[in-house]
Amino acid sequence: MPPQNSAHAPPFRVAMAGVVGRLIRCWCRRAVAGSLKVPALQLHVSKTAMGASQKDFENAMNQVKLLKEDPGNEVKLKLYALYKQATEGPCNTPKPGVFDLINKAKWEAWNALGSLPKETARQNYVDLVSGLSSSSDSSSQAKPEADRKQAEYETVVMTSEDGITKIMLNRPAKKNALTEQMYQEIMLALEAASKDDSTITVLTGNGDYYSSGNDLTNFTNIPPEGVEAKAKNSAILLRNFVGSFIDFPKPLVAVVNGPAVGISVTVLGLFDLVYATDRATFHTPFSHLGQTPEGCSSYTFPKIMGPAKAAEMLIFGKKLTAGEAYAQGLVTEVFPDSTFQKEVWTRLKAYSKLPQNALRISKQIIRSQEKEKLHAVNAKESSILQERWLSSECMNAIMNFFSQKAKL
Ligand SMILES: CCCC/C=C/CC(=O)SCCNC(=O)CCNC(=O)[C@H](O)C(C)(C)COP(=O)(O)OP(=O)(O)OC[C@H]1O[C@@H](n2cnc3c(N)ncnc32)[C@H](O)[C@@H]1OP(=O)(O)O
Repeated sequence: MPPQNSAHAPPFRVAMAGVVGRLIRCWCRRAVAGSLKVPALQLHVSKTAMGASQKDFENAMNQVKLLKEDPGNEVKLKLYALYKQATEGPCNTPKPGVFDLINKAKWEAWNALGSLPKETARQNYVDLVSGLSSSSDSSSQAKPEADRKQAEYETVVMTSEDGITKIMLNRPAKKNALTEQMYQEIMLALEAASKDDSTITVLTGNGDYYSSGNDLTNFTNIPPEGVEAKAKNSAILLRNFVGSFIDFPKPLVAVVNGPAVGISVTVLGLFDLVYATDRATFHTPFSHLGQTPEGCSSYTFPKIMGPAKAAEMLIFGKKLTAGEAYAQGLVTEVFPDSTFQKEVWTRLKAYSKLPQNALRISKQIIRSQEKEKLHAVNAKESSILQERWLSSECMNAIMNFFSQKAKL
């Protein structure tokens, strides 16, 4: 790599890379395959097979034109090089000048094949196209797989469209209160979303609430091993749940479609964007429940909104309006409820078209600055809560919630 002495060198390189990319895209449209669309692929190019006929080669050239997704510049250059090698043999033209970017890139790809025999180049071209076609097919078959996975979730709905995977909490009659099953399913859904080919992952709620937080019946369902075991298992669940937000590798967006309570508020500090309807409220009534902050909020909230405002929320349980949450930095943007869904999804669809790897890597750079710290905070908060759940303050608060309901 050339030395980067000039302060302008990196932007220049970025700009030049953009120019090269545009030129190669343009060239590929004209010279190779029309409009190519294939995601990042693992290519297995045979170096030994020699059996491709001229007919196979021509079929492969036609197949390239039918690919559904863009294979990327690197693959397009490889296709070009193999085509030239298969039809003309080793590179036999002078190297283009340094400013002739597109022809230089093509020449280098072709020249890199050295003395590869024409027959091998032809076979490798056929193999490469066949790999692209099967990957393209399998990516277009992703939907049935997603549907199969969906059948495994009972409390969330997971869908993928337009580069966005949406995980929707789906207990509207219970205000999307989070049962133990739901924590598990959200973690599974996040895991699946982290590996799928979407660019952005969204968490939202079905119905009038985003989520009313931890389902308080989680604490009433005591196993035969006793309350200590229950508290211990709940702390492990909590730690794992929050951990999956800390470690989530792609841009994560909360579409807060209504009021949010407890843990559904605290983990917002771990999202990359938080869009809220103006109907949303943000409430962490931990002290009222004899509990303490979780979701890394004891660390993220003072950082986001300053210690005074964080204390008002986390210690004294002040409920924020969407406007207040925006003013305090917890929410990225507030939208009128009447246009919320339309505006948010339009915005997200545009964002999902940005270069996927750049988004993911940028998120990871930001997160890496404090990942260890977040995990340490999560562990501490979970362990403190394990104790709190055994306290009479907490037990009384939960009994009050259910006895008030019973009186109604
Ligand atoms: C692994 C463990 C991690 C633990 C960490 C998390 C900490 C927290 O999340 S603390 C926050 C806990 N949440 C709450 O305290 C909220 C409790 N719920 C309410 O205060 C009200 O239900 C709410 C203000 C959200 C909505 O009030 P309403 O509009 O009046 O609706 P209803 O109360 O009639 O609710 C409808 C239906 O849903 C049930 N519901 C709602 N939220 C919860 C909940 N969090 N837990 C259990 N059940 C909940 C409510 O009881 C009603 O049920 P039915 O009466 O059977 O219809």
